[in-house]
Amino acid sequence: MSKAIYIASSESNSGKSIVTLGLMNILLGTIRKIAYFKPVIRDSPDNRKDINIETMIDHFELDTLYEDCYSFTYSELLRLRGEGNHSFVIDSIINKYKRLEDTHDFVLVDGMDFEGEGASFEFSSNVDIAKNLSIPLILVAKGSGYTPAEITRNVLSTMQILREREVPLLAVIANKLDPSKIEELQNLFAHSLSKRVLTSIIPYSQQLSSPTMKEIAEGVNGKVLFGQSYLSNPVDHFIVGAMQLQNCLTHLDENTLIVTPGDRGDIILAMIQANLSKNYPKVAGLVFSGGLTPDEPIIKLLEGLETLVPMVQVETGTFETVNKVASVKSRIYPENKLKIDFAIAAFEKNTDTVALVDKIATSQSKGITPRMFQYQLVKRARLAKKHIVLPEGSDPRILEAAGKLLKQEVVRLTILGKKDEIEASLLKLNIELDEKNVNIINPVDSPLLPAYISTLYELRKSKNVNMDMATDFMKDGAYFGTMMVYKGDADGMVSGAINTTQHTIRPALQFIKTRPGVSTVSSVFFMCLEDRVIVFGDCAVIPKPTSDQLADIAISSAESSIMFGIEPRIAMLSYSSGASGTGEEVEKVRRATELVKQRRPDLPVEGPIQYDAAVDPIVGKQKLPNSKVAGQATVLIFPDLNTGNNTYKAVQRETGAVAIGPMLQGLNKPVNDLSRGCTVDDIFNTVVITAIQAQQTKI
Ligand SMILES: CC(C)(COP(=O)(O)OP(=O)(O)OC[C@H]1O[C@@H](n2cnc3c(N)ncnc32)[C@H](O)[C@@H]1OP(=O)(O)O)[C@@H](O)C(=O)NCCC(=O)NCCS
Ligand SMILES: CC(=O)OP(=O)(O)O
Repeated sequence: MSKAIYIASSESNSGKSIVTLGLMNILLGTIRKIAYFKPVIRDSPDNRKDINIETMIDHFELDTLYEDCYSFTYSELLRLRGEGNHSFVIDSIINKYKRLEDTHDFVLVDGMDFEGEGASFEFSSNVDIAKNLSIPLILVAKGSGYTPAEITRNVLSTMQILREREVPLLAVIANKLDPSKIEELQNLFAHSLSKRVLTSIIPYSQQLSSPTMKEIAEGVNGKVLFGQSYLSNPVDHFIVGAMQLQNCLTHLDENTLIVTPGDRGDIILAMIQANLSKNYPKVAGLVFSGGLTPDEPIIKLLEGLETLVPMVQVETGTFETVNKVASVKSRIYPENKLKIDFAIAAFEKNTDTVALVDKIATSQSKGITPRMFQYQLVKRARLAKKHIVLPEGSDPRILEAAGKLLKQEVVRLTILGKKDEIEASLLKLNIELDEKNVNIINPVDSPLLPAYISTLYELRKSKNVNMDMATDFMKDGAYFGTMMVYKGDADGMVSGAINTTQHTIRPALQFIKTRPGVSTVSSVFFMCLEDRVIVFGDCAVIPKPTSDQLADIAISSAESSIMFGIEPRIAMLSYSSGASGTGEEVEKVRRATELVKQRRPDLPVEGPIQYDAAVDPIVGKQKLPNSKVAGQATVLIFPDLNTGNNTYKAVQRETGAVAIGPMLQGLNKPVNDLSRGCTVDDIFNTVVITAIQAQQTKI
């Protein structure tokens, strides 16, 4: 089951709160602990709390703190985006959301309201957030002001955007529809929308659309003089009380607000009487314009009355006040219990709640998004802080990454190199390393050196390594670091920012060796594409793999993908899809695919297959219509290192994808390489995955 649902509308004033309230109410009937999360809240000039959050916490007695229920105000969002801090925005939202997800059974996420930057910005922000949180969406479509055909067209174009961004849509709820058009819209939805998407239509309701006197008082910036306890009175209509009293009375409808200059004592008293009279409709309240208050005798009279309608005084003139009244939008807030109950009832009456809960219960989030992937990696690494050795202390990128890793308390570190040089670099780079969690060792004068030399000699003497050679080897950072891991003095090693792959991994191949049941060490990259994470193997180790080695690479890569939460569907890449091409290289891949099927019948695998057929559902269907992998491969196995290494670099450089790795797989203990072109973030990520691998290592 998906652990959350995202409720979004594609334009302003769609009445989304009816759906959030109604849905929370029905979900609480089946799920014990639910949190409410609104990633972006409205700005409030006087720092008042967001009424959506307050209403949800108050009405449903949720056990969440107000501060935990949102990430940013709308203006903060605009500022950060303007400064180019998009990733910070998304990371912060994921962080807050995840905290709620971890402590609750379910999270109801309420999308952004529309504040003025334009519907497309706000809707695309909603889609972006839903996508990055990896949760399905319910769309609330505005029904008022549109014909059924227009509503359907709007919904279809929104669905197209969601499809393109691969955000699953569970339901479309059209709200505030003119009741006479319901049947027509039902028919259009039935003909035009996929049967997989649930639809419901909530008719326009005056009760939900009318603002209360409290909202009017706030909207006109008024001071409440009388009738404080009747501020929840709904305002269905308003009139200007500038005419003669008898004319004013004839214009009264149920729940009318009268805007009148404060010195019109005749109108004020008449309206109070009308409110009490059986022969006139209920009056919602009065607004006194022009900064005028009723004369003293009238005030005295009012003060002596028990039942009064709310009376609000404003400084603005009648015309301006009326304009303000007209623009007040009805909202739901904690004290307005009647409206809350009415909203919940309207939702339940018009929605197939059983089908909706069932749909939510059976929906699965599709894949893992890059941001979520990286967030989860760091979180997992922190669970058991491992000790990682970084042999290339002379590289400033290594020191910067070390600073970041220690600051975020992800690992403990040993950095190899000359202590004084490293300290000078740290000073120059303005990096402070937390001394409790870092150790700087120079291999050449380390007290560990003699024991490490003897161990290397013992391990490699059968390979013609003598003591002199072992001494020379062990003064090299890659050998020393790898020996620390071998001896259990560190849990993993990351190197390769300066040294080549051969230099970095040869010591591990020589004496850390493969773990039981694995004969080939290979590697994967986690390719964080714009909207999903896929696995590329092998892009770093085996130049010309045999069929047997290719099968090993595929199986290890699938296991690595499982270890990191990606469901494996293996594509054995070639220049042929099925029998479309021939040649020795195609046959090698075909044999490798057969070996994977024999060795691991549980793993979905397809091969030979071309890259386009592996990842594009349409091409996949066309080229290999019966394949379970074609079009949705998550683990892509390259036929040789020329293809693998350059493909990962091409994707990384041309698309801006983050490539995490190469992560070596098949070793007894984790040792990982870096590309010499790596960034500080690449080093950070590789240390994080090394720490996670170390958590899985059985000693
Ligand atoms: C990985 C690589 C360095 C191994 O080189 P090599 O010359 O085979 O290494 P060696 O012959 O010194 O072998 C060292 C040991 O590792 C073992 N070994 C080598 N490759 C192995 C593998 N893929 N899996 C398991 N063991 C392996 C060897 O059997 C040997 O064991 P032994 O000495 O105990 O008998 C080499 O294959 C290579 O250069 N690959 C390409 C790296 C590269 O440039 N990548 C592109 C940039 S990322
Ligand atoms: C992984 C890799 O390709 O490393 P480099 O760029 O250092 O050769």
